[in-house]
Amino acid sequence: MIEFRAVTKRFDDGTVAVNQLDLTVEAGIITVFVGPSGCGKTTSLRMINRMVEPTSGTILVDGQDVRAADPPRLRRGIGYVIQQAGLFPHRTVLDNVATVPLLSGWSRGRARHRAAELLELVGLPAELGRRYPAQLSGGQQQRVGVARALAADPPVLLMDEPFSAVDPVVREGLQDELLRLQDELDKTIVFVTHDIDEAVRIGEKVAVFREGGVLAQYAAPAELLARPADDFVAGFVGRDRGYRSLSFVDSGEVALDQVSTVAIGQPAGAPTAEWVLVLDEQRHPRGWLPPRSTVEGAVTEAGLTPGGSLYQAGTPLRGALDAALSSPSGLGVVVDERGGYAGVVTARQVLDLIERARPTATGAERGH
Ligand SMILES: Nc1ncnc2c1ncn2[C@@H]1O[C@H](COP(=O)(O)OP(=O)(O)OP(=O)(O)O)[C@@H](O)[C@H]1O
Repeated sequence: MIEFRAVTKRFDDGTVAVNQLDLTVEAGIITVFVGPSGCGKTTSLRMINRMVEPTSGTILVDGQDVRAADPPRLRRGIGYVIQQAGLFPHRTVLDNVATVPLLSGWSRGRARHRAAELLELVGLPAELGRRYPAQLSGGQQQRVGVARALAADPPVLLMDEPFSAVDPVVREGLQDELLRLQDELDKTIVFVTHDIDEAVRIGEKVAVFREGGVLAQYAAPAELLARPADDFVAGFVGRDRGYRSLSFVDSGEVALDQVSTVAIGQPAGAPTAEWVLVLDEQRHPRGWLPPRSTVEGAVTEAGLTPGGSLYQAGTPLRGALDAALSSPSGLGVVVDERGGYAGVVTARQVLDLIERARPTATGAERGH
């Protein structure tokens, strides 16, 4: 647990970067600091490992005032990952990762063995260990940065915009990877970003900062999207927040409807007034036959109307709504864990579910 108690940072030129910050970062989860540029996120993060000293106030890590700790020793117990990884260019990838264990007095052999394990943990092939950082892609460099920060197995990990220098697809992969790692490791992670989508995707708790280093709201992502504390937070979380908040609404039991289906290679039968869903041998959806389609002989993949996104039962409702909206028939196709056809759902059904899930007094009056 990391506690900020009335922490203020005023730089020598008078800039107040952080203003009376009171915040408790819970142990074992990812907490994100988010906000527009210059609102004091990085300064707050760097005060945790004493790269910046507060002007006033106290920071406690697991109940210990960080001022009582020797800074190099403190930093060895707190992993730190920065934008563009900050790797040492003249050391191999393996030696980059082994740096902190070596500094902590491990033998070279043991430190390298640990480094190799960590490369595997972050999903990098062992042979990359012999390369130099410049010989890796941006995404790979970030993974090395994460591996290096984890090397001494610190309970706390500080990550300052670690994924902002890579393209959106790689970034999403790295976010997934971090969530997977965190599932295994249960570290206390403080993650700084200016990207609200990244914040609500990876944070279990999100602290929104505003200009002048003031904490505007501190809440779980679903709460932030559903109930922004003020206009600043509402503006910052953005216009699609209602839709995006569906990412956090579990579908529970969606009542599925069924449609007519036909398997590839089978005759389509007589034309009907309904959309017909075409499945392959494993019952994976392949596309649609529009109403009144006439197919000579067996159905093939060639003439099908492409389907929309697929919704896996039990995952958040955003996917169900998207499946319905993107489907040419207006029927969102629901699949099971193996991707096999399970049923269909309409946007109307999804919206009804959302309404029912809404925890309001009105809901109670309606007898839900
Ligand atoms: N060494 C310094 N001296 C003077 N002012 C500083 C110093 N470091 C940061 N600041 C100022 O403190 C404020 C907060 O900076 P900080 O880097 O913490 O913001 P941030 O929210 O992390 O921004 P960004 O998203 O742009 O990195 C800014 O106005 C910045 O210019």
